[in-house]
Amino acid sequence: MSIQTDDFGLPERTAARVVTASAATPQEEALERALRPKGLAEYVGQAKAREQLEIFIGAAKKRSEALDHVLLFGPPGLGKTTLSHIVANELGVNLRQTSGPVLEKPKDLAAILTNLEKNDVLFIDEIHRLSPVVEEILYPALEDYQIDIMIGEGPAARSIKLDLQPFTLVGATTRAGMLTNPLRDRFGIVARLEFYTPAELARIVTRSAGLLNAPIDAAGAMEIARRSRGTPRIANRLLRRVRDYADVKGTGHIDNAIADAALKMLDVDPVGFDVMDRKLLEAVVHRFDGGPVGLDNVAAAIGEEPGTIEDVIEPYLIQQGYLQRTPRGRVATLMAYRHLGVTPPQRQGGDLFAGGDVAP
Ligand SMILES: Nc1ncnc2c1ncn2[C@@H]1O[C@H](COP(=O)(O)OP(=O)(O)OP(=O)(O)O)[C@@H](O)[C@H]1O
Ligand SMILES: [Mg+2]
Repeated sequence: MSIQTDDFGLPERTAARVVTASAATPQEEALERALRPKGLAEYVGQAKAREQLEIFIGAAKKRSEALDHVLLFGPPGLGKTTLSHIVANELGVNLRQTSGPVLEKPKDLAAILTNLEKNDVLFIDEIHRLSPVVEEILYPALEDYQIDIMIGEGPAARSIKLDLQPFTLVGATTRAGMLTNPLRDRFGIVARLEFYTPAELARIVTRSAGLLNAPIDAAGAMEIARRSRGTPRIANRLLRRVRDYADVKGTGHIDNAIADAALKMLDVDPVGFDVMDRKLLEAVVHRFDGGPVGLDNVAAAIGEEPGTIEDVIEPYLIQQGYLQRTPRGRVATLMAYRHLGVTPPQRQGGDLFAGGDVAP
């Protein structure tokens, strides 16, 4: 947990951000596990990814073969880990779970690979963070279910080939752009997870509320959904906070008024932006005259890691049309000015809002 101070001198506890999409604590991870859907039928939204997987999983099962390797990518909290568990469940096989940074040495990965049973799923989270030497031994494993390992040392050292059971690698990453080409090419199924619509998130909130025994009506679920940045993890987190609020300030029943009051208290604004979102937009608008401004400059201005801005904060702002990513840097759109209640500057030679798809 880091405490950072921005240029305005305001302390900002980034890790405490209510709508940050990353899983914050081990307790939260345990809560998440309890709310995780177990089968494809329960997995809300992501129609494209779900349909692809349904077909390929069905085919693999019919032939008793390993499913093709699957790459899942998209911003944090959209359901990559959840989907990897579902894939193993639907296939009726074991899931081995690890992550890029944990696999330090080739032998770490070799130990896992040689222990896989026929058609098992190996889930590697943050696969863009695999070290090159580890990635190297993954290639033949993915292609031919074989690995090369070194036996002995010095002049007597020799490499031997080991056969593996057929298996499926499910790789997850928030940054598909950071995968090497040879690795990316080895995934037969590539699914990009998208932000969820409010209607989809409302279904997730209603289901979670049921599991948590929290009474909620449709309007209450929709209010939480609309303010969850398109992200199930945030929706579930806000639901828990709203439930606390309803228990203490109300009768426990979550309706629109209780949800709205609780979210206001949590500083989640009507479109779901929190302090960090607003800081980013304010910096682009006020300090850089709406942009274009380079990522590193905005990052320095708001005291945030460029990687966090790129992976966590800005994807939703871009998807919603508040920010544009241009070759010359980030540009605030008219929607951003309106949201902040700031009068937009006059168009200068059509340059500032040259994005085309920006609302007039
Ligand atoms: N499609 C979905 N339907 C219902 N609940 C979902 C769905 N996707 C995600 N969730 C819920 O959101 C939570 C977060 O999802 P998950 O951990 O799979 O995200 P992730 O993409 O792996 O995030 P990260 O990039 O941080 O690893 C899960 O605990 C689950 O309860
Ligand atoms: Mg995950």
